[in-house]
Amino acid sequence: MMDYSIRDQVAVIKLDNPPVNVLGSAALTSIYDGIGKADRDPSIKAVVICGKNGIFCAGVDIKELDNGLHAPWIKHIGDFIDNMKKPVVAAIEGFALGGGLELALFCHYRIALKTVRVSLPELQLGLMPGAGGTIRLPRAAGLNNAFDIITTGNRIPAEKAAMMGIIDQIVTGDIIEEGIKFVKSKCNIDTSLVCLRMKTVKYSGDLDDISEAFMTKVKSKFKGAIAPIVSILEFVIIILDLYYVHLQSLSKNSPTYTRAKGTCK
Ligand SMILES: CC/C=C\CC(=O)SCCNC(=O)CCNC(=O)[C@H](O)C(C)(C)COP(=O)(O)OP(=O)(O)OC[C@H]1O[C@@H](n2cnc3c(N)ncnc32)[C@H](O)[C@@H]1OP(=O)(O)O
Repeated sequence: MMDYSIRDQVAVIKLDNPPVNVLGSAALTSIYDGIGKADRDPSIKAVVICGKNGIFCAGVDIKELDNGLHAPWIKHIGDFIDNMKKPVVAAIEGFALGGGLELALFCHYRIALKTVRVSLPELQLGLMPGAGGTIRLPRAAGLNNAFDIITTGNRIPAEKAAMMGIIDQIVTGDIIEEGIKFVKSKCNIDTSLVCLRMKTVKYSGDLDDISEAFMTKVKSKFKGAIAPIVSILEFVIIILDLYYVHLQSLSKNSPTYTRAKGTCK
């Protein structure tokens, strides 16, 4: 499910679940174990996560979702990387979709080939990007871009993703070599400063206006299937509302506050 190798004091964790490196229980366990191993090894200074078969990752294994994925759930990998002092880079080729993009967003950095496409197609599948996509994407790309990506499921080309802040660097050549080179240059950086979860969300305008505008757009797009989409979006909005950061400071009469409180009963 995963190749673990060491190159020049860098651990290279290569997903190997052909044909498209989906994240089932076994793959998630091997990534979790690989990251733990790299973290514990004092000779390792940094980590590259990449994929075999010309693709980073097509997301969570949809077939396993029906039966329930077993621990460690993908989110545990994010929690672990958030606390790592060694820098971790996602070296992306092909696609990073759904849980694959969320895995990349767990990393401190993301580099990609120009041909890469990234997306969060969960909403189109009746799921929500519950493996950190709602938390980390707005922190990387800003609120408006994140809403667009989450609600449309569009595949974003690497250069556009770089302009949004999702990708840190577009590279050419061998993605693993580039990953190693990139992450070695980050070994002296305090990883807490680049951990997406620690960042605040950038947005301009009024949060309630933004939320209402997106809700209106989604309601009109998903004609006839409003209820599930709205309930997912309500939850997304609560998270994007910077629930932990801003809820206390919102006016008690604001629609955002009322919606957030109502859903948290
Ligand atoms: C809390 C929730 C957190 C996360 C949720 C998710 O991650 S949901 C999954 C989101 N990902 C997707 O929707 C991606 C779906 N896949 C694709 O769009 C294409 O497969 C892809 C990656 C662009 C590759 O296309 P290509 O044409 O090269 O291959 P093909 O579509 O024929 O796929 C090859 C086989 O892989 C199977 N497969 C693809 N993605 C998944 C997946 N996410 N889970 C399970 N299986 C997947 C596909 O069914 C093919 O299988 P086969 O038996 O050969 O027909």
